[in-house]
Amino acid sequence: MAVGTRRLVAPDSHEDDAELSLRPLSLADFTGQAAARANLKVFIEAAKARREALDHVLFWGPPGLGKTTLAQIVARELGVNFRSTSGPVIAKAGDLAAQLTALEERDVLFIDEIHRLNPAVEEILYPAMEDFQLDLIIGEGPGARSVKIDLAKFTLIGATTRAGLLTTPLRDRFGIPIRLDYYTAEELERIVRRGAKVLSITMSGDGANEIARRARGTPRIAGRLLRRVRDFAAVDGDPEITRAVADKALRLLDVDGIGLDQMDRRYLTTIALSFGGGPVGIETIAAALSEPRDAIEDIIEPYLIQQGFLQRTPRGRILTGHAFRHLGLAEPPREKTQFQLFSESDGDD
Ligand SMILES: Nc1ncnc2c1ncn2[C@@H]1O[C@H](COP(=O)(O)OP(=O)(O)OP(=O)(O)O)[C@@H](O)[C@H]1O
Ligand SMILES: [Mg+2]
Repeated sequence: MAVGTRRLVAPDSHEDDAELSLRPLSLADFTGQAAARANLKVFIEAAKARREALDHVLFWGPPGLGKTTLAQIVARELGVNFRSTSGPVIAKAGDLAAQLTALEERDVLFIDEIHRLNPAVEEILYPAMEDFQLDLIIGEGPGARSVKIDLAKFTLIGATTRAGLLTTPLRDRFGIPIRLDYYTAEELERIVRRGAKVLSITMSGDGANEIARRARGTPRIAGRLLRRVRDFAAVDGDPEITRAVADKALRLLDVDGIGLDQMDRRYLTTIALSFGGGPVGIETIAAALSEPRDAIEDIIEPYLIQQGFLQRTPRGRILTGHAFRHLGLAEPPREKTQFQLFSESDGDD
């Protein structure tokens, strides 16, 4: 994924050891997502008290907000095994069957990118989730027969950046759907402070605040910026990361005052200058930026929409006045009525 590999602030899922070391290990240690945490705590305690498997959980939301982290925490808090796989990796129904039959009572099976399961594989998940049974067809042609295999009562935890791409029957089988949202600057500040402690970095309160404000609402980015800022501070011989030290490093990394990076600005500038602020369709934008549509929709747009820079309408993407002001560009005159009429709906995706 081009957007993911090139960008420093890309919230893609590549993990290095440093990122793993920043990963919280318990619900109590997990900052932010208060509603999700409170609900999970109740459901986990109830399941444990009944000695039953937790109902199936679906985590959805933009990359880097903690879906994988929470899945691991759920298994740890339940005191069960955590098995992990991902949608694109499960090629055949048999691969999933092998994973499912290996599960013990109440284990967690985590399927990342669950929206990318192939349909034949998804079919065998339905009875597995609902009745803890596998329906397998053995053989081919007239000699084929179907066999049922009982499975241990397990918990499926699915994660996806795009709940909209899940089929309805699959989505309906998750008893606990949990949406993760971008973190507030205060929450990210706590995450940065904790990260600094884990990595033994000397940092002032305003230094943590500066990194948090510019982390695009995303813990993964906060962790990454923290480590890059530490590198700059080390090379410059700064003993402490203050706001000024952080600011200087973040400027050099091309992360602007509100955390947008080069790619975000290129996206906004393209719509502003090449398409008069929109409306413009996603395919047209993808072609103009030479970036895959998926990456634009998964990584770039959600934050810009949340920040009020962008609207998705049935006629295409439209930049807001806020975006023009941020770019320091004049907003072209537009007939407002139509776009306001449609701006609530989800647009051309
Ligand atoms: N609430 C949190 N507190 C502290 N650190 C966090 C929190 N959430 C996530 N992180 C950090 O951010 C990193 C990314 O989190 P995680 O891998 O769980 O995101 P994700 O939602 O699964 O992303 P993706 O969609 O790319 O798979 C983790 O390694 C962890 O260090
Ligand atoms: Mg993940």
